[in-house]
Amino acid sequence: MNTSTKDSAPSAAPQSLPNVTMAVIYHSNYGHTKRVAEAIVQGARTQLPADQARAIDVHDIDWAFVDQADLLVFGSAVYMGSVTAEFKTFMDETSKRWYHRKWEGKWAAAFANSGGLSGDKLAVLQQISLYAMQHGMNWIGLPLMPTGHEATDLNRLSSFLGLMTQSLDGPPETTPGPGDIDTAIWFGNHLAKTIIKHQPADSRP
Ligand SMILES: Cc1cc2nc3c(=O)[nH]c(=O)nc-3n(C[C@H](O)[C@H](O)[C@H](O)COP(=O)(O)O)c2cc1C
Repeated sequence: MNTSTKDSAPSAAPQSLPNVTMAVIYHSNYGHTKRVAEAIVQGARTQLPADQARAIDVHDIDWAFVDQADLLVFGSAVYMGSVTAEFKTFMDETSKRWYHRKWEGKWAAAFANSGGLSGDKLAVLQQISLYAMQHGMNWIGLPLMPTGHEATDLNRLSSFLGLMTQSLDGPPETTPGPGDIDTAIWFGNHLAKTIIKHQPADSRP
């Protein structure tokens, strides 16, 4: 083993990194909800190493990563005032985990993207929060006062249960707009800071 100061100094840094992980599980048909999921991860990665905050498509779930994660963030496009059928299939696939209380005590949060300004996104956040409560999880909301209601404003849709974003008919690179994406980044940063703050003492670095 090389014990020189020069070589050992960098390896000391990871020791002080937070020992918590989060998965952002989403369903997106056309990429807009995926864009929001990635912005949440971007915000989380200002607090956590990249491999400790990941966006996960419902069609390609890494169950091992999800089961060990401290926080699960659930996000869906809104279809007819509900999560999409694909997201509901994911929810139903977790019924054995619900029965065995596998996720009890984990943190949970949610986001919803849709075309309408309201679009009944609240119904989706409520649906997901009830799902998280069924699992015995602990909810984290979006404690961010709106800066206004223009396209560049933070939390412009004034949602506190979770994150709401709105996409128009356009490429995911341009819609949801800058305020919604910045709010998603803020949310990811806030979520990561929350789970770091409440990290169990026995897993602290
Ligand atoms: C079948 C269907 C139902 C929809 N229902 C709603 C709705 O209830 N409210 C709304 O605002 N938008 C609704 N939309 C628009 C979608 O929410 C929007 O296209 C979606 O969020 C885009 O996200 P994605 O690119 O991640 O798929 C609906 C779209 C489809 C195809």
